Amino acid sequence: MNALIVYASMTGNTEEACDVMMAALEDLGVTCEMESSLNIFGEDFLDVDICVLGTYTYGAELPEEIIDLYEDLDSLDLSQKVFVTLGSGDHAYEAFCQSVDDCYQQFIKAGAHPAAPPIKIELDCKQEDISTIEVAAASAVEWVQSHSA
Ligand SMILES: Cc1cc2nc3c(=O)[nH]c(=O)nc-3n(C[C@H](O)[C@H](O)[C@H](O)COP(=O)(O)O)c2cc1C
Repeated sequence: MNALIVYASMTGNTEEACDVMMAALEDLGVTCEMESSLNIFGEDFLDVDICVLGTYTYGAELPEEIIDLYEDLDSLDLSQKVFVTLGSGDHAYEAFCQSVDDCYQQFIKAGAHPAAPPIKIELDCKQEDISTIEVAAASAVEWVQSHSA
């Protein structure tokens, strides 16, 4: 079983959350690759069982680093895939972690199955965020196990 973990992170909080996700998946025996969104095309998700996309939020628009990837998903059929979206934000802003929600909806449109609701983290990862990520990782693995031939 394998996973691709893609992240866009300006100050490191989302990247840290993705590191936590990678560790959780690896503990469950999943082979993981983690990459900046700038090095990935949407098609790369076709090669894996579990798709993870982490993004920060700066305002209502998606971060520029994930727009191409986001648009790639428009033309993909990810109906055999399970996914998680996660990211860091700040409740001081109006649209808390909106980009995490936007990416979640984009995976849904591509037909992918959510392992968990969008994971929204207030700034840096706390213990409860780590637990949420671990639960999502376990749920993704269970989905793949129950859908493999
Ligand atoms: C200019 C600016 C705009 C921001 N806008 C939002 C926002 O609309 N919603 C939100 O939840 N957080 C917002 N934030 C907070 C960041 O998402 C937060 O600092 C987050 O931890 C950054 O993640 P990163 O460390 O992965 O880059 C904003 C931060 C800055 C500096």
